[in-house]
Amino acid sequence: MKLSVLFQKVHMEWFHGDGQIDAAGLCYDSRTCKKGDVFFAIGGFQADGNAYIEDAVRRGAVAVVSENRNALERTASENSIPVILVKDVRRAMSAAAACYHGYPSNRMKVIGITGTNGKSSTAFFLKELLEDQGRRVGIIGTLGNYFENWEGQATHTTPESVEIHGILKEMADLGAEYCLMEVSSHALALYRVEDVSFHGSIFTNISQDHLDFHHTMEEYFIAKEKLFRYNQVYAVINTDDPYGRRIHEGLKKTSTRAIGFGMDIGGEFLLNIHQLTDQGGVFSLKSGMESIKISTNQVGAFNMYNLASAVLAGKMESLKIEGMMESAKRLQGIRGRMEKIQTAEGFGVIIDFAHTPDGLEKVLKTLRETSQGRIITVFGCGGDRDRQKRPVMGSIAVENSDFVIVTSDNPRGEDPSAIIGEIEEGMKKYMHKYTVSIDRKDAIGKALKMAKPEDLVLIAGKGHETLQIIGDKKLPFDERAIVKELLDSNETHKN
Ligand SMILES: CC(=O)N[C@H]1[C@@H](OP(=O)(O)OP(=O)(O)OC[C@H]2O[C@@H](n3ccc(=O)[nH]c3=O)[C@H](O)[C@@H]2O)O[C@H](CO)[C@@H](O)[C@@H]1O[C@H](C)C(=O)N[C@@H](C)C(=O)N[C@H](CCC(=O)O)C(=O)O
Ligand SMILES: Nc1ncnc2c1ncn2[C@@H]1O[C@H](COP(=O)(O)OP(=O)(O)OP(=O)(O)O)[C@@H](O)[C@H]1O
Ligand SMILES: N[C@H](CCC[C@H](N)C(=O)O)C(=O)O
Ligand SMILES: [Mg+2]
Repeated sequence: MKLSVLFQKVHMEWFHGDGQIDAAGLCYDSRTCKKGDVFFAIGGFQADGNAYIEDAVRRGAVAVVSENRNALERTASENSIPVILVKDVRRAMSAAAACYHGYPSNRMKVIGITGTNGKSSTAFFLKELLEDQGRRVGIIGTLGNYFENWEGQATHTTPESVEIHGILKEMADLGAEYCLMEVSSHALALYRVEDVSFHGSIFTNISQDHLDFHHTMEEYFIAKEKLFRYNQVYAVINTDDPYGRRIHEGLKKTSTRAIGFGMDIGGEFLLNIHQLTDQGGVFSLKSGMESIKISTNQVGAFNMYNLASAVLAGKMESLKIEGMMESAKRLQGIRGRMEKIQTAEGFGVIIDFAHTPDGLEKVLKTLRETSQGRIITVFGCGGDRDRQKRPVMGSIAVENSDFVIVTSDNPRGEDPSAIIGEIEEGMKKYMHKYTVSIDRKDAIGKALKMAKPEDLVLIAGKGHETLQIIGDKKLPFDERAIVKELLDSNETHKN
């Protein structure tokens, strides 16, 4: 595609070179640049992409886009290739990516799902509801990018714009009618989805997370709210959440149809949760004379919210209510979300991705309300992520469990024992109720050893993940395999 076409919708501050040159692709990391690519030099948080222009050109980049005039002047004089000066390189990259791939989001219905917790769960529930009624659905999210038998590699919950439009094109070419896209606050703040045209969106909730990136809850909210400012047909919103109410209110001034739901009146649908057990739950959604009653095999009040929003989005997509009622009873659920392993010894093991204070609290309360035995929790917090949530999660864990084993999650570049120290800050009043075991496998082993019939061992934080990131190493770590290995080795209940 010619540069003049690729950048037709981008406001260029300065363009130097031949606009007729063909771009064979787009790249923003010099290390992956190929012959014929346009290189976008991003001034990042860790490094400055402008320092890698030479590397990109050496690998075959035919044009460079940047916010840095000096870097571009140097490039133009040394390499005589086209250079493009823009105000915001991420925005320019997003616009070029959509153009390069032929605006694939216009070829299907993209439904964006945002919120601190419940995005993946809601996406998978909605996928099942749609697919059971014959719709062809792709997913972009934390667990990967999928469409039927096609699977794309995922590094982020919401990929960079260049990848997003590539994935959407792939899905559209294969016949996808829908893409359910988890939209993280990072993606919204960093313009990853700026040129996606959304058909609808879902808001799950906002609670404390990512304060390393957004600094304040208000900044975090403003990033999330951006999804609802895009032009779209409808937005399903949990109006029990105060941030959800603000989004709902804001939509009144737009043409987007707001579908609020919650136990508090204020939205369009009144949610009632009638039953919650360890096998599932029953809830209803009422609006005027209309009433939808759903029984599901999914566990926990929080999952009733996730499923309620999926059902309301399904309704907006004209799915048959009876069909959704049937689907809800036998949802496959998602890997690593309240995933239960019942042991021969009579206790249960729950693997769950709770990695925020709210997620952990909701899961622990659900387990408490639906079980009789003790709850033994194994958890840690990820490194190079929000530090403020660590003591909060520590106190939630210890207050809602009978015993806690604090361990490592993905320490990444941080010292694991320092992370644990910060978690313990919130546990001081309960020294008798917890211990520390830095090695996660050892911690799981200790918990399994302690468990008696009827007890539950909650292993929280890593859910579906199959790797543990320690330093710059990614080591195999599949919790279900580890639990099985420990139980099979009989190490846990020898005496
Ligand atoms: C905070 C954040 O989102 N950072 C993203 C950002 O990184 P950055 O700006 O710091 O990049 P940098 O390392 O400073 O480098 C600047 C530029 O130089 C380039 N470079 C660098 C080295 C080199 O040799 N050559 C080169 O060209 C880099 O590719 C980059 O474009 O831009 C990068 C390129 O697009 C992203 O990979 C990176 O994601 C990092 C790895 C990350 O961990 N992000 C997480 C926090 C994230 O986005 N999470 C959300 C989910 C959160 C949730 O809801 O739970 C997600 O959507 O996944
Ligand atoms: N509606 C909810 N409210 C609070 N906690 C929830 C909710 N839904 C799920 N959780 C908890 O959060 C965990 C993660 O759920 P899920 O993967 O659906 O969230 P997510 O928003 O996709 O997370 P991520 O930001 O990591 O992609 C679950 O394992 C559960 O512990
Ligand atoms: N999407 C979340 C996932 C956290 C998962 C947890 N296991 C961790 O590594 O902190 C994040 O990137 O913050
Ligand atoms: Mg997710």
